[in-house]
Amino acid sequence: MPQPDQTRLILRRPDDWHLHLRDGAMLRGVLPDSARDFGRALVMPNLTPPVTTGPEAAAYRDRILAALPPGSRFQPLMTLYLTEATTPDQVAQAQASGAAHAVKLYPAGATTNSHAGVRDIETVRPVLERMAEIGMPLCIHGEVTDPDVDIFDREAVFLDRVVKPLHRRIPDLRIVLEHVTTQDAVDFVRDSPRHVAATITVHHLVINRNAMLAGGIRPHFYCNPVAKREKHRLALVEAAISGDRRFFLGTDSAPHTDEAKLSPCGCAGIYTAPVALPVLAEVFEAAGRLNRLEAFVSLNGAQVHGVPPAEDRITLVRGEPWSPPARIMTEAGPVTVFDPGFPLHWHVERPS
Ligand SMILES: NC(=O)N[C@@H](CC(=O)O)C(=O)O
Ligand SMILES: [Zn+2]
Ligand SMILES: [Zn+2]
Repeated sequence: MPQPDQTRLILRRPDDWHLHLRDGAMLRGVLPDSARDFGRALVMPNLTPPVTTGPEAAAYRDRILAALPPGSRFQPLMTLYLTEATTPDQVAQAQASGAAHAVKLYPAGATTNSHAGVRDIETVRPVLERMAEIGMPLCIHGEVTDPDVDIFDREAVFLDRVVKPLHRRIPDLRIVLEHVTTQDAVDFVRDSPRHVAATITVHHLVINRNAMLAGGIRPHFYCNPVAKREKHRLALVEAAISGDRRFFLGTDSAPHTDEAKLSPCGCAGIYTAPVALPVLAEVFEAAGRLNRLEAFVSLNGAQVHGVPPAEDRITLVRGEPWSPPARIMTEAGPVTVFDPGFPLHWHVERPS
């Protein structure tokens, strides 16, 4: 157990296993916030148009590397956006050439830029079978798009309708349920004998749906999947601090300009990159589990994704409360930073 007065925490450099970096002006604006603290990130492919092939993923990786601050050793790991036209050879070649690490399944219409995603999982079955053979992970945005299903039930229904049958049919497929938000998803991962894991975001460990809807509508807390009831948030915290190796950090840091967020039909996504690690330190400290933070942010994800943990380390320091910026300015416009609603005592020590 950590000492109650612990003020320094040395961790292997964390990885972010679910990150939106966008492209162009937005990429240039947000990339430094992730590259500062994280060693690697699994970069989401939901650009317009989406990143669907190995050559496109390699070109996107080159644009990210070109936008990095000088001297940064941040390593983007790329994903392919699965469409109903994706072929087994395409994903196998993308893996063999090192262009893509994983494939991302978006049910068509489930979230930002997902219209090119999958309508019927049967159509992509040959691709998924090949991925099982070659050990390529499938990262899943797990929500049904059926308009008859209540938005707060869409993750749990997706598990029953899609993920459980898929896991039964292709048990060797390595599945990562992205940004889980429910007790149901936590239970499913815990009860799965193998090859099923889940990322958890920073914001879903902190907010429940009241943050978004009680006392006024707060678009900066709106994301997909939407935050659920408090009992679900508690289940996520329990999973994150449990030390169970199947749960790990994917921030889903998802920048949109304030203009795009603050609209009659605002975009889903919360920008957490600049505060991710300090907020997590607060969450783990409040639970008396600072000793499990490294597993959640630096070890479990690397193991699930089959890469070695980072060699270098970062230091988190506990000190006087500090206030993160309310927003960052990018060439694409201002982007509001996630406000956890409590003071931050922890910060990442920077080389002086
Ligand atoms: N999480 C979100 O609310 N938004 C993400 C898409 C996603 O991860 O579903 C985005 O790209 O903006
Ligand atoms: Zn998603
Ligand atoms: Zn995402």
